[in-house]
Amino acid sequence: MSGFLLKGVSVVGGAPTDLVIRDGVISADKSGAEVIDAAGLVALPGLVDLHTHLREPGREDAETVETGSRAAALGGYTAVCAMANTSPVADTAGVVEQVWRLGREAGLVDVQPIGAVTVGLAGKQLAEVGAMATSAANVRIFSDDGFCVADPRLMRRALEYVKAFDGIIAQHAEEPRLTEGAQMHEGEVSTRLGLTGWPAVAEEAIIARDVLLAEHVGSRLHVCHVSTAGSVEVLRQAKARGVRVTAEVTPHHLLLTDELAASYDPVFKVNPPLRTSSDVAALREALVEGVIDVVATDHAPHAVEDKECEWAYARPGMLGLETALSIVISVLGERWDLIADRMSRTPARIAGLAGHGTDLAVGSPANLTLVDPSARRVVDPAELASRSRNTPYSGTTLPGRIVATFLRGEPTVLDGKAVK
Ligand SMILES: NC(=O)N[C@@H](CC(=O)O)C(=O)O
Repeated sequence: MSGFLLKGVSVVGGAPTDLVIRDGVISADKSGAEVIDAAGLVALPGLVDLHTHLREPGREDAETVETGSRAAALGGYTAVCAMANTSPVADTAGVVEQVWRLGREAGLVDVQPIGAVTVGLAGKQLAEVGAMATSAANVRIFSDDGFCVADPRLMRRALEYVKAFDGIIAQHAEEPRLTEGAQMHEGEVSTRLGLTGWPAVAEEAIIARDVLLAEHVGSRLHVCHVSTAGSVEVLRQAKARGVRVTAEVTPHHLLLTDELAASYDPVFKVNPPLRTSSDVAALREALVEGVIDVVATDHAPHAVEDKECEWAYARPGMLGLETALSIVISVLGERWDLIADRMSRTPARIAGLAGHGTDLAVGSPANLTLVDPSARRVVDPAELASRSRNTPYSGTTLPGRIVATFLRGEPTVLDGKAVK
């Protein structure tokens, strides 16, 4: 027996066909392959996440590269970009190589480390960007995510520095002077609840500044977790002018609103905060139009003691990898080509991940996921592969189920279960 034959599968929503996976690639040779009845199932190029927090090194009680990789595979991902806000921070060649090596050892998804922009994410001096770029981890995206690169001179320097190798600065857009003590979106609900607000303009002002800086330098900017209608307008104008900017939206910002903070349940505390229903509508439209390029999870696992406490003391962040595709299906419907584009092809292209996000044609690397769109599941935090439990969807019924995921032809998930 060698390889797999996905019988009657719909490739990205197309008419039923047979797809053979053999020797790491999509093949035309059906002989001796193990047959998987894939009638009614949809094959997508393996999902690619530009924004994952894996917490290793430093907070292995919340997630490890291995547990996060397993969560990713179960969510249909074949590659994830690991954020730099670990402990120690991924601001040296040594740390990014460690994360990259742990990813290879786990062998469940390709783990591409993101490097910090500034030493210790402190926003004072540039990190060893060149050393990380030329390390074995081959870092191309740099981000202080969790913190904004607030100093405009440093942001300009960073953009200039990465231009030499066509790298990207991924900005966490949050003007810190406008969000001191902020607990949730600034608006009607924050006033009612008496919680300090995080105004939309704190995000929009940084994006406006940074698209101008990126235009001035001629460098590539990526905007993390866009959350407001105003940000969409800034991006729309910048793209129309030809600025080299890309942007992501999280599944939760496409679905959830600030009204959920009224529960005072910290599972809904996230940075940037959940916004209003008109922001949600603008983000959905922008994603469909392509003003927002990709869906990225901002998977942010947190230990119980950091989440199950008073709202003000809870860490911001929610799990994302194991529910992202279901949320996107519930938001966009079964628009498979659009989903493949926003969750696989475009993020793979932005991150420069060769072999990911490619068409499932004969000869292509077999990085793919198999989805049952007719399945429904009730989210049970206890069943998640992530080491943390902070999903906002506990008890919610979601559409779609990942049946199998293949990384270079090897199954990482079969029958909805992790293979290792
Ligand atoms: N997105 C989040 O709410 N949390 C992120 C960092 C951050 O952006 O604050 C985390 O690392 O937990």
